[in-house]
Amino acid sequence: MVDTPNPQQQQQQQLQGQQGQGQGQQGQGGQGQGQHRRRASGFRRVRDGRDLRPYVNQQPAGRRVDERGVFLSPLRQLTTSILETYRICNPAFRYESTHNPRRVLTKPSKPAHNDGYDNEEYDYILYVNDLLGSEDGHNRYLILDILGQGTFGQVVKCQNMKNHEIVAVKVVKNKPAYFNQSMMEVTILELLNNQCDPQDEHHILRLRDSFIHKNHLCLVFELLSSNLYELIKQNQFQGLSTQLVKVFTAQLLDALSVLKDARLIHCDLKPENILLKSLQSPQIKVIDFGSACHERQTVYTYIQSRFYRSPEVILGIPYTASIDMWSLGCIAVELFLGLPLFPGTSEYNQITRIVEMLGMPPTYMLDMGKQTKQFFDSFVDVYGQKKYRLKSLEQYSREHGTNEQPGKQYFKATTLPEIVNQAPMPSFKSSSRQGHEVEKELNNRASFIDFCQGLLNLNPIERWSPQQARMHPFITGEKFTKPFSVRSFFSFQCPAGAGESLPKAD
Ligand SMILES: Nc1ncnc2c1ncn2[C@@H]1O[C@H](COP(=O)(O)OP(=O)(O)OP(=O)(O)O)[C@@H](O)[C@H]1O
Repeated sequence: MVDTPNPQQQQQQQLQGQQGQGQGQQGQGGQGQGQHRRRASGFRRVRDGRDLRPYVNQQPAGRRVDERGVFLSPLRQLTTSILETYRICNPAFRYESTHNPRRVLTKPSKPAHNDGYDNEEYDYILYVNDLLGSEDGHNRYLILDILGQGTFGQVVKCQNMKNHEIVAVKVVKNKPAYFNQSMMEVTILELLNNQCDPQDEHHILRLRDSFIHKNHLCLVFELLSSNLYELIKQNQFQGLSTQLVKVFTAQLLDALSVLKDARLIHCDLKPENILLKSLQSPQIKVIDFGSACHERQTVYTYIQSRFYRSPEVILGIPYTASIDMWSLGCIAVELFLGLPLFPGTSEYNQITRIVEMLGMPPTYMLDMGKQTKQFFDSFVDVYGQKKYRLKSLEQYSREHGTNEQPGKQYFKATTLPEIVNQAPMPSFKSSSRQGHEVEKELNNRASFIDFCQGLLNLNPIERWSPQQARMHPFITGEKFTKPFSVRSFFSFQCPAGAGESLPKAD
């Protein structure tokens, strides 16, 4: 019985036949039949004009020649020479970029406000190849692609028409609240860039320019690459090595030291707001200063993304720059595990997860907290002392008209040391030194646990400052021998009181 070739085989045989013919015409090529078959099934190299010269006057079926008499490659004709191809087909054809269909980047793209420039969400409707710039034409940026979307607006990849630099432009929503808050982002970034980190050494995003386009505030930033959440995701949520976690954390401590010296609080530190400078090295930058504030202007109480929200913010007590150190603790553990440490599904679930792992916050915090009563009950113990206990799921749901659920547990273990130590060990390269490598990794983990516990201290007064945390063996690379005890020391980062000149928030 003879097998009938399937359509794919038939196509391959046809290809081989054509290839054989082509090679036959070439004749002197000296390549055997085997080579023809191999080529037919794989990718072919695109030849340049010089390569084709020997075949002049041996016209392959259906091919045209250019003005030099060289047969044109169909690939070229349909890509880089597409305009020429159109002109061959239709001599009257004229190309004008203004006739290109405008590729829209904004969703939804239906005009609704601002003379049709904005959609219903007050976002500017962005099109590829349009220009962003101030009315005086001083700054002009060609829109290339969308990079991200956030609460404040859209971030687009653009080219500066003056110096050709590729940049990221945040086009802020056309709403007063977002406009004013983003003006604060400009002020804070200008202060950080110009006064605190003039040499761009401390992993803080650079603001290149700002202007208003059709009532939208536009912030021009240096272009960065993927964020750390995307990196964790690309790694299939398996977590990064202690070494890489250390490299990232050390840079974040550097950035937070600068902020602390300027008495500034980022207020939204999370993996999405930490971007790689490029995919070639583990250099990072902290972005999104849209929620940042000065320590003496902590007017907002609903701040920080939930997973990274500090206990003092949840409880509603005055906060300082140490809320960023809490977030950093959560981020460091997440980078190592690949999953968030406290993935709260609600504020109640968030504080429950924190208390279950780290215990109750100190009584003074609970006494002070404006929100304490929402989550905790107080009672007097047998010694006459006021004590607190977390409300049960049922009680909280009943009182708040919600349907609180226990929330998924991602780790079997319940304490931080157990969770870290139960994470899978990395595969070591050399089997002969395996024992040594395991011992080293266990020491790194012990050091990492001690480091994270210093950041995840429920008491913001005791929580390590960035300057203190930088002295930890996990960061300095010293061998970890005993729990780290904080030593205070001075460091110069930012001119004293630099942040004092910031305008007061409304
Ligand atoms: N400089 C940059 N280079 C490359 N991509 C960037 C840059 N800045 C921002 N992005 C992308 O745009 C997204 C949104 O930016 P950003 O966080 O500043 O906006 P936002 O509106 O303040 O967001 P959020 O909702 O977190 O407050 C980022 O997560 C990132 O993916």
